[in-house]
Amino acid sequence: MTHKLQFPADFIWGVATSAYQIEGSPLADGAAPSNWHRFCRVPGAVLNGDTGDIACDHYRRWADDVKLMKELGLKAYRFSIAWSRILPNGQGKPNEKGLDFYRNLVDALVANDIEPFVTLHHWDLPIALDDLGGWANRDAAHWFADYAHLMFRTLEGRVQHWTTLNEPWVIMDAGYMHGVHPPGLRSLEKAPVAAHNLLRGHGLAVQAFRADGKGQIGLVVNLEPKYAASNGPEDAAALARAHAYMNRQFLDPVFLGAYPDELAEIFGHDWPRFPEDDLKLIREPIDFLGINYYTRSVVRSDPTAAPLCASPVAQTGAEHTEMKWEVFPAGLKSCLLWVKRRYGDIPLYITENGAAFADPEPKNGRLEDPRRVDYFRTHLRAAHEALQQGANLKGYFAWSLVDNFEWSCGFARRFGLVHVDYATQKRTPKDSASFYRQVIESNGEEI
Ligand SMILES: OC[C@@H]1[C@@H](O)[C@H](O)[C@@H](O)c2[nH]c(CCc3ccccc3)c[n+]21
Repeated sequence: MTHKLQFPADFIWGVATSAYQIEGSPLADGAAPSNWHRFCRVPGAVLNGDTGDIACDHYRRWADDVKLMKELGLKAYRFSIAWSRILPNGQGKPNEKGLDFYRNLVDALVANDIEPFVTLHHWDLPIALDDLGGWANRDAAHWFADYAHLMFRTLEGRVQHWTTLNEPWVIMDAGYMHGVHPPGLRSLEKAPVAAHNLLRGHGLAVQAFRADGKGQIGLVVNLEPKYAASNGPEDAAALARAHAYMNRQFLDPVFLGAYPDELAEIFGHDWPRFPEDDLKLIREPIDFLGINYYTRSVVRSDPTAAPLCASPVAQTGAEHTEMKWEVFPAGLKSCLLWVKRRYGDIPLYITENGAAFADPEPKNGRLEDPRRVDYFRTHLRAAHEALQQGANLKGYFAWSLVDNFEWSCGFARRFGLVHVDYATQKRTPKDSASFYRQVIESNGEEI
C-alpha cells in the first residue's frame, strides 16, 4: 500500500558513496597510499583480507557510473575526494592528475543535471600525515584546511554544496578508541585530542570557505538515538553518557560552543583542557548539517564497560540488517526533531540512510531486494513525518549507489541500490533502485 506523501518541491533526492569504498586505483596517476590502503594490509584488519585496491573500479568507470546515476533519475550525488590523490604527501604540491579526476567527474555530473555534494574527507588520510600522528597532531587541522582551500579553488563555481568531514565520531571512536580503523589506536589520551583537532580542522576549513569559497558548507555526523533499557537511575545515567559521547560530542561544540560535561566524566584525567579560542573557531557558523542515520541503540548501565560504562542491549524481537543493526525508522524522525529542538532551525540533509541485507544473486538482469525496499519506504515515511512536524529537511541521500567496500567488513556487506559483481564489475540495478527512481519521479508521492 503506497501513501501519498508530499515532499517540498525543491527537495533534493540523491545517493552517497565515498572515495576509498568505490574508486580503486589507489596509486594511479601520482596518488599516494592512504591510511586505509595500509590498514587493509594489517592481518585481520578487514574481513577476508579485502582491500580497496579495485573496489568498484570507479576511478576508471566513472563516466559509465554517471550515466547509471542519470538512468536512476538521481538529482544529486554525494561523494568524497581522496586527499591522497590531491596532495600525495598530504600537503605541499598538488597532483594535477588527481585534481583532473574530480574536475571531470563534477563536470559530467553537472552536464547530467546531477548536483554534486562533495565530502572533503571520508576517513582516507594520506599516510604521510598518518605518520606525523594523524588527527592526534594539532597541525592536522591546518593540513586539512589547506587541502580544503585548494579544493574550494579548484572546483569553485562547479560545486555548491560542500561538507568538511564525514562522521568525525567514527574517526575518533574506531581509529583512536577501539583501534578497528586506522591508525588502530586504543588511547583514552589521544582520542579526545583527535576529536578536537578534527573539529578545529572543520572550523578552519569553514573559515577558508568564507574567505573565498562559493555556495554552502556543512558537516556530516552519524546520529544514533539512545533509549534506556529501564527507567532506573543507573540506565538513565548510562543513556546520558552514551548520548553525549556519540550524538552531542561534535554537535554541541559546533552549535553551542562547549563540549558535553559527560565527556570529562567519561575520560576522567585524560580529558584535556582546550583553549577557549579553539571553541570559538569550532563554532564558525555552517550553512547546513548532514545526518547519517542507520539505527538506534538501547543502552544499560554496565560498570564493566569502561570508560563509557554503558552497553547496548540486543533487541532480539526486532528486525535487524546484516550489520546487526536494528531496523528502527522512528529513530530517524526523533533524530531530526531532536537536532531542531537542541540546535535550532539549521537546514538538514539526510546524507546517508540505507541497509545491508543478504541479497540474492542477479537473475536475468534483475535482483529482488524487498527488505531494502521496505527499509527505504519506512525510513522515508519517518523523514516525511519529521518534515510535517517542523524538521527543516532539505534532502535525502540513500546509502549507497553501488555495493562497495564496507570498511572492516570488506565486500561481505552490500548496501547498494545497484549490485556489483566484483569479478566482472557488472552493475545490476536492484528492485530498490526502481523503487527509489519512482520515489524521485513522484517527489515522494509513491512511497
Ligand atoms: O556502514 C555503512 C556506512 C559506511 O559505508 C559509510 O562509509 C559511513 O559513512 C557510515 N556511517 C555509518 C553509521 C556509523 C557507523 C560507522 C561505522 C560502523 C558503525 C556505525 C554507516 N556507514
